[in-house]
Amino acid sequence: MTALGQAVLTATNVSIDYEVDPPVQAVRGASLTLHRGEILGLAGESGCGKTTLAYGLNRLLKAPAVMTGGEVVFHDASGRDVDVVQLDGEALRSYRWDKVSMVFQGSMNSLNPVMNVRKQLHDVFTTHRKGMPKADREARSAELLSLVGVDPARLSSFPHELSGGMRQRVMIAMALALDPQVMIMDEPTTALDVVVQRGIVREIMRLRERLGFAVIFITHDLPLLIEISDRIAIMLEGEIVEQGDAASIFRDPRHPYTRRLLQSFPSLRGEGGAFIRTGLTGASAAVTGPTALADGVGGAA
Ligand SMILES: Nc1ncnc2c1ncn2[C@@H]1O[C@H](COP(=O)(O)OP(=O)(O)OP(=O)(O)O)[C@@H](O)[C@H]1O
Repeated sequence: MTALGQAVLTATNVSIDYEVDPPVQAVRGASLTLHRGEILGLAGESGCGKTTLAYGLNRLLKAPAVMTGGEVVFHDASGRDVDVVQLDGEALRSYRWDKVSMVFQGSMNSLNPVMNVRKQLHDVFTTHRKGMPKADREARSAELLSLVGVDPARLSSFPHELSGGMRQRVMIAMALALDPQVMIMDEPTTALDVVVQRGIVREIMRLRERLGFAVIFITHDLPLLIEISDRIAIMLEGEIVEQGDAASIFRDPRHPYTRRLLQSFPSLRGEGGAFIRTGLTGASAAVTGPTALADGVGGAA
């Protein structure tokens, strides 16, 4: 296994309930560690609590959701440990976009339809980087679009003038705007067709290599996760039942549920059961074989 960086985010025994009648224990004693620069895949079937946990990590829970227990600590690059559960006011606002940003499920539809892309990107800076000169906002906005593979001429476009894939790239650009140390991506490509999906996943890998942020990548698409993640956490009914490096999860799954999940994706195994992986991330040198993303594994779900 490759050497892991320092921890950047640690969750310990996190429990989250929806206080409805009857109450739903959506997350139960979940613990995970995200290391600097790594991609941690969070997999599990629909309703197992992935999104709820992600919202908890980013302090985005709203009633009736309540974090009933546990600890979330952000280990800032400055060396300071931040108790995320206790944050409020300005500190919470800055944590949420500056330190840890999130790309939401279906977020490409959350761009404001009556504002062009320029205004929406500039707004991030007018809110979070007060005093940033307009020329710098413009330059940074154009740079961000280029980073995610969108022509900066699109700054003048309105959301309806962009394809779904482009809109999602714009959302990723917004999440990158303040140079976060962690990006939480909740099914960032699920609503897109497979070819566009692959393009965007490649882009995320490339950006991660270049900018060095860590990613929690949430999806029920285990083949995709095995391909792109350094480590994987498997969630079942609110609990993280297994966590390990991607190759071990694939080769030697410990939990019966992980085995069942793997078996439900026969496309994961090439001839002779070889572990198929593209090497997109440059992680896990142990893995060779045909390119899974190119062969359609990434779009198998
Ligand atoms: N607002 C809510 N009120 C009550 N229960 C909720 C609410 N939101 C989610 N839940 C329940 O919490 C559990 C976890 O849901 P969550 O959306 O976190 O799962 P998920 O793994 O992200 O699913 P998906 O992949 O479908 O998004 C589910 O049982 C869900 O029905």
